[in-house]
Amino acid sequence: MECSYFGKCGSCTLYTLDYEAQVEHKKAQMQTLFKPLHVNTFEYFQTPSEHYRGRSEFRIWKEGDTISYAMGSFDKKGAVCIETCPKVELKIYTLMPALLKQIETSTMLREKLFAIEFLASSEHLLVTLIYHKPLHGEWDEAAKVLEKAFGILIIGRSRGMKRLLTQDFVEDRFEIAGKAYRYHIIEGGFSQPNRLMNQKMISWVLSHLENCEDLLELYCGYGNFTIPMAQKFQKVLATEISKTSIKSALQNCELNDVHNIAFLRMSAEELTSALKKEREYNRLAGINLEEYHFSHVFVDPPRSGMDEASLAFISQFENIIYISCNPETLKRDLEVLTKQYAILHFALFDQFPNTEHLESGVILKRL
Ligand SMILES: C[S@@+](CC[C@H](N)C(=O)[O-])C[C@H]1O[C@@H](n2cnc3c(N)ncnc32)[C@H](O)[C@@H]1O
Repeated sequence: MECSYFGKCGSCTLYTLDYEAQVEHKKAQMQTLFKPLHVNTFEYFQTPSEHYRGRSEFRIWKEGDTISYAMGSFDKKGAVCIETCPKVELKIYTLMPALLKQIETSTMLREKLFAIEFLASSEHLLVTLIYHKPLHGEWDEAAKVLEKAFGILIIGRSRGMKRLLTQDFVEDRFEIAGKAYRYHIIEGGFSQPNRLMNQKMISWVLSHLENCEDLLELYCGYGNFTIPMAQKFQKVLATEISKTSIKSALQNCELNDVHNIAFLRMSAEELTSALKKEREYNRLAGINLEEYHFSHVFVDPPRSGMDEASLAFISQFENIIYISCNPETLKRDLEVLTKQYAILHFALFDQFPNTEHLESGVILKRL
């Protein structure tokens, strides 16, 4: 699909390469980066190169009575005004221009709106209207018009305060290896942006799980990997920093009738430090850790990768599965881990075609 904003908005830097050339380019980049760790071959998972993003945020640009989505830098000279973006899922792509037109007809929405977020799932499209000013009831009427016109879920957010017009979560449903999964993803928590690639990542992880006892997971989000993985383990202990994500994760266990996972809301750093102190080890948030025999650790940290103490802590277990959205911090962490672990499998998941970004999955076994 032609994108008339290419070269102006600053995104999609690989847009002029055809998809096969992009794949070769990304593989070559990874080969160079991981050569010092003696990794030369990667499994590569591809995805359609347009309409792949189910989660996106756009700033709003106002010019008199006209409003647009602003990309790039936001000063008056730099902003690139767009109507829609070929990266986003088709239902967001078609909604974007029509939504703007409708917003233009409401003085209240037009004047106070700062940004718009979209969150798509197999079942729903949730639109979050973000304002500069605290929200009271005054936007409800205008927002109801949008909800009715487009059949979308809609909420307002301003300075950490949410105002719900509908529900604040989307439900996502998919099947992996003939098994159906249902998730509630609450607005404000993390979710993988490319839903198709997310399913491929879960499926890849499941295909490498065998001889499993108990699982320790750090950075578990709303239970995206946790719930499918739980069927392969006796018990799972999963931790995550975000309160919103833990709330989703607990709902998702009920929805999927999964009962062998204990969730802890704490940072990886807090968990590691608590587990290192033997006295605290046995009474962490009421969970008796002596009952766990972790054969596997699963980590999916943010772009910054793992902190030193958590990395040292996970290095005592037999098997590590590391999912990463940042090759640079993955390399840094693997430099430490490969002193004691062999890399058995290394996969690349092309979550973001037309851009330089790449997701990785690495399976490690203790030497
Ligand atoms: C890349 S996401 C992965 C989430 C989940 N695995 C998924 O696929 O949806 C990273 C997660 O780590 C959480 N997080 C960020 N910093 C953290 C920390 N220091 N300790 C624990 N969790 C953290 C974020 O809230 C986010 O849910």
